[in-house]
Amino acid sequence: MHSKILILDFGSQVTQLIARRVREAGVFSEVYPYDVSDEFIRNYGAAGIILSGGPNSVTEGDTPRAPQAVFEIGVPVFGICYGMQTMAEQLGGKVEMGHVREFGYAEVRARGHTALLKDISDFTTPEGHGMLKVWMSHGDKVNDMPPGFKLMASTPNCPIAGMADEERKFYAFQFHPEVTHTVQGQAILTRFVTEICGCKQDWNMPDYIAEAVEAIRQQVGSDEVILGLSGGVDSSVAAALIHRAIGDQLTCVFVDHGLLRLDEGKMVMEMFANNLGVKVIHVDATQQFMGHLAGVTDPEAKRKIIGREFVEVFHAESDKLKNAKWLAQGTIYPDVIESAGKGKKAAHTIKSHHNVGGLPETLNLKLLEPLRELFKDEVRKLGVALGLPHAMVYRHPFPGPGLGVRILGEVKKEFADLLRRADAIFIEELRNTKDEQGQSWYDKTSQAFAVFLPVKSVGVMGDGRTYEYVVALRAVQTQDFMTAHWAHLPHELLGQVSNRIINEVRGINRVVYDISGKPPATIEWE
Ligand SMILES: Nc1ncnc2c1ncn2[C@@H]1O[C@H](COP(=O)(O)OP(=O)(O)OP(=O)(O)O)[C@@H](O)[C@H]1O
Ligand SMILES: O=c1[nH]c(=O)c2[nH+]cn([C@@H]3O[C@H](COP(=O)(O)O)[C@@H](O)[C@H]3O)c2[nH]1
Ligand SMILES: NC(=O)CC[C@H](N)C(=O)O
Ligand SMILES: [Mg+2]
Repeated sequence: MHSKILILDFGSQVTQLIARRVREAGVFSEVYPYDVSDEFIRNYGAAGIILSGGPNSVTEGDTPRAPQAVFEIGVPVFGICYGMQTMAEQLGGKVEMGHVREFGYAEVRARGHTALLKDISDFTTPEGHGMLKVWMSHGDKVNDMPPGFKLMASTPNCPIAGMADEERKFYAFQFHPEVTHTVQGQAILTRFVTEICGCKQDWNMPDYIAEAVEAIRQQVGSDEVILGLSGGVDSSVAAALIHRAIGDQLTCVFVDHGLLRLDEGKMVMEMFANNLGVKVIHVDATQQFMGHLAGVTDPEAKRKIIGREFVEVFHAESDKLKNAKWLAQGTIYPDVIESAGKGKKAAHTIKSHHNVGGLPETLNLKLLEPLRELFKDEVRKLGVALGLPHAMVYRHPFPGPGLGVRILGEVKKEFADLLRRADAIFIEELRNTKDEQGQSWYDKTSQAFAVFLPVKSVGVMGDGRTYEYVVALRAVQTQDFMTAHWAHLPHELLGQVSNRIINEVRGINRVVYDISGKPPATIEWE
C-alpha cells in the first residue's frame, strides 16, 4: 500500500496542479470535493490533507468549509489560499474581505524558522531575510491567526501570508505553491508530503498504469468500448492504456475525412494494427465529409459540419458492434478546465472545437476518459511508459478538423492535396535541423504547419509568368496552447522551406511566414 495524500477541492482553477506536484514528488494523491463527510475523512487513511483554493469568500455565510474531522484526526494539513482562509476561520482565527486585491507576482518574507520552510528561499535581503518569489491570487486575507499558530510568511500587503501550528503540523499559505510561477513551490510541497507527512517517494508511472488499468477493468466489465483514434497524442495514449486493460474489448475507429496529413492513415494503421495489435477500423469517409463541405466557406459552419459527421461515423460503427456500451476519449485535464470555465463564466465561443464531447443523447454510449486528470506532458510520459514510440508521443498536436481549418474558405480536394505536400516539406525541414544540444526545430516548436490561402498572385518561373496560390507557414511556441509566441525560425531555414515548396509543389508560387502571436491571433487560422 502506498501512503496517500488527500486533496480537498474548493473549486480552484488550479486544484489539479496540486495533485500533479504531489505526483511529481513521487507520492500518490487523490482529489475529492470539499464536502465529503467526516466519516469519509476518518476512514480514508490519508497521510496528510491539502485544502485547495477556491472562488468563494469565507467571510460570507454558507460558503464551503472543510469537514471538521480534517483537523481532528491527527494528520498534517496544508491550506492554500481559500484553504488557508477556511482553516483560519474554522480554528478560531479571523478572515476579512481585503481592500487590496493581489493578483500575480509577489515577494514573500519567510519567517518563524518552520520545519516546512527551513532553508527554502529564492534570495536573501541585505538584512538577512529569506525571501520567496510567489504567485498570489486573492482578495480576502487572514487578519488574526487561530490560537496555537505562528507567523510563517508575510508581505507588506498581506502581513499573514503564511501561518503554522507546528505542534499539530498545520501549515497554510495565502500564495499558491502549486503554480510554476512560485519558484520554490515544488520544493515546499515535496517537503510537506515527505518530511512533514512522512510519505515514501514510491509512486511512479508503472504504478499509475497498474492502477489505471485496474480502474478501467472495474468500470467496463465485459462491455465493448469504441475509441476515436486520430493518431494524435491523446487518443493514441488512451488507446494504448485501454488496450492494456481490456484487450480485444476495445475497437478503435480511425476516421479519414480526407483532411489528414500526408501518409497519416498509413502511419496510424501500421502503428496500431500491425505493431501494437490493437483492433482499428479505418473508415474512409472522404466522400461523406467533402460532400457536406462543398460550397461552405464560413469557418464555424465548417467546424460544425465536421463535428457532426464525426459523430455520424462513430454512431454507424458502434451500431455494428454487438455490445458497445462505451465511447472512450483522450480528454485531458486542460480540456476539462476549459469546458468548466466556459460553463461558469459564459465566455465567448472563439472556436467550436470539433470535440466528440458534444455527443447527441441518441448515441447511448457512456464516456470512458482515463486521461482526464493528466496534463499533456504527463500523458506523453505515460505513452512512453506504455511502449509507444517516442516520435509518436512527441508529435505536435493536430486538430480533429484537420486541414479543414487550414484551408481558408471552401475546402476542395485540389487544395488539400497541395497543402498536404507543402506541409510535409515544412515538417521534414524542421526535423532535419539540429542545434548543439541535438534538438531540432521540430522539437523546439510546439506546433508547426502550413496553411493554404485560396488567393493567387503573380510570379515568374523559368522566364514564364505564373499565377498561383499562396501558402503560409505557421510555427508557435507555447506551454498550454492558450497563449503562444510565433517561433523565431532562422531565415535560412525559412528560405530553404520556401524554395522547396515553390519548386516541388506545382500550383504554389509564393510562401509567407505568419508572425502573429496568440492573442490576438489564434494558432489555427480558422
Ligand atoms: N480522424 C479522427 N478519427 C477518429 N477520431 C478522431 C479523429 N480526429 C480526432 N478524433 C477524436 O477527437 C479527439 C480530440 O482530438 P484532439 O486533437 O484534441 O486529440 P488527439 O488527436 O488525440 O491528440 P493531439 O492533441 O495530440 O492531436 C481525439 O482524442 C479523438 O478521439
Ligand atoms: O482537436 C481539436 N479540435 C479542434 O476543433 C481544434 N481547433 C483548434 N485546435 C487545437 O487547439 C490549439 C489551440 O488552437 P487555436 O489557438 O487555433 O484555438 C491548437 O493546438 C489547435 O491545433 C483543435 N483541436
Ligand atoms: N485563490 C483563492 O483561493 C481565492 C480565495 C478567496 N476567494 C479570495 O479571493 O481571497
Ligand atoms: Mg488531434
